[in-house]
Amino acid sequence: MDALLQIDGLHKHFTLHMQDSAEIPVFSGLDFSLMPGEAVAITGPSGIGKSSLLKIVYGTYRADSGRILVSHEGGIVDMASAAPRDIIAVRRRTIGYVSQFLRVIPRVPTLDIVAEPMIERGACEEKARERARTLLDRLQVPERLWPLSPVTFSGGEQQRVNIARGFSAPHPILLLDEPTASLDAGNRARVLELVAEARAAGSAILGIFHDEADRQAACSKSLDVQRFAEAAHG
Ligand SMILES: Nc1ncnc2c1ncn2[C@@H]1O[C@H](COP(=O)(O)OP(=O)(O)OP(=O)(O)O)[C@@H](O)[C@H]1O
Repeated sequence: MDALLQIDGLHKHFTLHMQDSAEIPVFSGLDFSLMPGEAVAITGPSGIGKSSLLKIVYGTYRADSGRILVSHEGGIVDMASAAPRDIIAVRRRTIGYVSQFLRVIPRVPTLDIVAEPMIERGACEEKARERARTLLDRLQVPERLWPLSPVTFSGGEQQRVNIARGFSAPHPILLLDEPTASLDAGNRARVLELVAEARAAGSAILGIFHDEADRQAACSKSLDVQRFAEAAHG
């Protein structure tokens, strides 16, 4: 497989068990591939399934059918059928994910939150902390906040900590869910720089960018999920 990620015939619906088992179709027959160094924007109207697609690729949501083949450490893992321990291994080494919101763990300092993915991958603590400091500094998270848990941080501060964590360890595939939302122009530009650096280092990006200019700046291609959503709605 030349692609880092290849999706074949993906089908997904949700069943709302608490609401008379109402069925929510999301996509049908979604095929897609992502090559090294490529940056692809997922596009389509609100509620069409963009975030769901990222969560399916990351193994958070299960697909109903189809394959999600990921090139992982010289082999291939199908995220649609992988065992939980394989999903964890792929997340550690191959797929990074910057969600819309930081999952805040009380009492864990910001610096450790950012350094953790690098330490998990075997970096020495001092090097990991050094890179964490550089990223937090670049994203203008004030140094006085680094020893504190982000529990009390503003939305924009938490998002920047989340981005620093997401970009700390190099991942062949990076999934970005609206990484520039709620940031000011300067910080949006810094995030776009990090995206460009990750691409230049060979990572492939699959992302959702609410802002058209950010999308154009970050991505070379787009994946419009609307027609796969229409196929699911019949
Ligand atoms: N965990 C879930 N359980 C049930 N339905 C869900 C779940 N997650 C998403 N959905 C539904 O799937 C559809 C797609 O949602 P999703 O969040 O993927 O859309 P989106 O394109 O990312 O939207 P937006 O641009 O507004 O963020 C929506 O109808 C949503 O209600």
